[in-house]
Amino acid sequence: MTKTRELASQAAVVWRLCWRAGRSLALGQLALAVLGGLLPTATAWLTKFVVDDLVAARPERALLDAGGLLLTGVAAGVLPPLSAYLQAELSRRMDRAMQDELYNRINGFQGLARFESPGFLNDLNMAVQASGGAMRPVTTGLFDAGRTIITLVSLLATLSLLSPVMAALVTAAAVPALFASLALTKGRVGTMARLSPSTRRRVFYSSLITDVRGAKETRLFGLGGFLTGRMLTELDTIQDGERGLDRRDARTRSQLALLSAVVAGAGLVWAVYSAASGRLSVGDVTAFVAAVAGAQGALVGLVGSVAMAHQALLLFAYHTKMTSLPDDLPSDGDAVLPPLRTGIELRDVWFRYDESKPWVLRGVDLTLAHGESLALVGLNGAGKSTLIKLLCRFYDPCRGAILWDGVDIRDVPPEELRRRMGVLFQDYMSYDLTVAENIGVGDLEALGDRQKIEAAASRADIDMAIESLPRGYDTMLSRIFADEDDDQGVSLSGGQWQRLALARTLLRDESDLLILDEPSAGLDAQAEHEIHARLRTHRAGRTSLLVSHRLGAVREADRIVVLGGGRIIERGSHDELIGLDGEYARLFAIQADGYRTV
Ligand SMILES: Nc1ncnc2c1ncn2[C@@H]1O[C@H](COP(=O)(O)OP(=O)(O)OP(=O)(O)O)[C@@H](O)[C@H]1O
Repeated sequence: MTKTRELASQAAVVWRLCWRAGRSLALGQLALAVLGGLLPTATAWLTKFVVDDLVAARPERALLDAGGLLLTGVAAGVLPPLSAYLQAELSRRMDRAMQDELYNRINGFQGLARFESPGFLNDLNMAVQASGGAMRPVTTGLFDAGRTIITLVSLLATLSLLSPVMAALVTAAAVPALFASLALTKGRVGTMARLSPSTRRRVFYSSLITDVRGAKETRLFGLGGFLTGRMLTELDTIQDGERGLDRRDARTRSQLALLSAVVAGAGLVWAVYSAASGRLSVGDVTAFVAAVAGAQGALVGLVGSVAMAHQALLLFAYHTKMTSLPDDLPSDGDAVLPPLRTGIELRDVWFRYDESKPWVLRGVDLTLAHGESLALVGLNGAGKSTLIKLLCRFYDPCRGAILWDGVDIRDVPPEELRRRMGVLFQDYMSYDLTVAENIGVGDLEALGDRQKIEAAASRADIDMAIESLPRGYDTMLSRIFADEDDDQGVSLSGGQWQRLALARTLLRDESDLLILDEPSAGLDAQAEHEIHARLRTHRAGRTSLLVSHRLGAVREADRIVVLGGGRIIERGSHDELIGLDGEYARLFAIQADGYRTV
């Protein structure tokens, strides 16, 4: 009962969405459904009248009835395509409304943890499949069901005039069909959910094979066959599940068809017997046969509609689940974060990605004073990028706090906090967009401000390279989406992409905190030197955090912090740390030696 109530409330939500998406289309569909629903009964009665008038030698009336039959025939031909068009249009609008709702909610998830959870991703995959088209059985399907009910009621009324027993039998035979169909659809959605991980993996392998980003390694290591094999294994798993469902489906449906045939056959024998004994006219027999066939067909259609609506609602439950998820990183503090005045403090910060995983940060205490340039160094996996992600509030510390001028950043809406930062990630994005857009997405308000974009490009020392591109800032940086006619799309070198990402970060020139995670990893020695000189100028007087394995680049920082084993193991200026002769001095000596021996 609770399940039924849940489904009913889901249906109400779908309907509200549908009504908002296109109320005139919905009303049009309703009108067509009523008209279409009356047609089979009108046809059955007119056929009976024609036959009876002919038998009773009333040719004029028979002709008139035949004219009526002609009209119902025309309507029967015209209504379905018109209705199909309205259905398709309504589905498109529903689809847009649902995608709008779903993707808005996803964009509202401010953290990263959900996107790293397989359970969440499986549910999301199901929610994406609950498209507007998939909801058709609930929206326009309801009209179809309404039309079928009108047909059914009128045919059953006709039938019960001729044989009440037969009307009851035909109706009763539909009950097992209804339950069997509901069980089948529940199984279908359950199987879809069970196969969701395989579906996602299949898409993943397929994209590795077809996407240009995977093409180099796939060819170099000869991975084509291997990846195709894995993709086909996932496909086999999916198809095994589908095959099982289809077999169950076929078995159940043939048993139900057999039941219908037995009922119809028995009815025919009774009608012929009754006509032979004079209790039914020839026209009655014709109407009876049409009514039995029509009622059975309508019942099958109705059961099918109910089952499909059931399936759509079970799928819609995933859409609802996603769109009604609470915020992942709630904050109930002030909506406005004032500009940084004193500094940022990490107070006894502990963090691990999951309770089952080891601690990455173990009680980090660190203050980044306003206007200070701080460098963070440490071996691979020391937790440097993790610390940056915590500063951006992609995750919250498991223990301890991060304070912005004394305000816990958990009390600040994440978007507010991020508005005050310029961050270059180690794994920055390369967008298949124009040069200007690649920089402009760093601050959407400046997307159309060419002057600001050019200034950012100049700060990242990529301006000259951009000017030599075929269309300058309007050059499409994509070989896959470039306009086929002009073929002006280009791709950049690794270092150029990195500078472009840096320009994107520096576009927010008024940001309070600049975070650069390996900003020069892909640059040549000369470019690295120049970029760091520019960044030093840009960072002067600003609060900045620089992560780099190139210790020559961090030596100018006001303070250097060495992270090891999840803790801060050394801190001080370059000279102080060299004097300390600890981990930093050891790493610096290794790098310096490397340069000397070359
Ligand atoms: N999303 C994640 N989920 C689970 N573990 C993670 C995740 N990201 C990083 N880790 C783990 O956290 C630890 C610290 O990673 P992090 O990327 O912060 O190191 P890092 O100091 O930036 O290293 P590198 O110098 O190689 O960039 C590593 O052991 C890594 O495996």
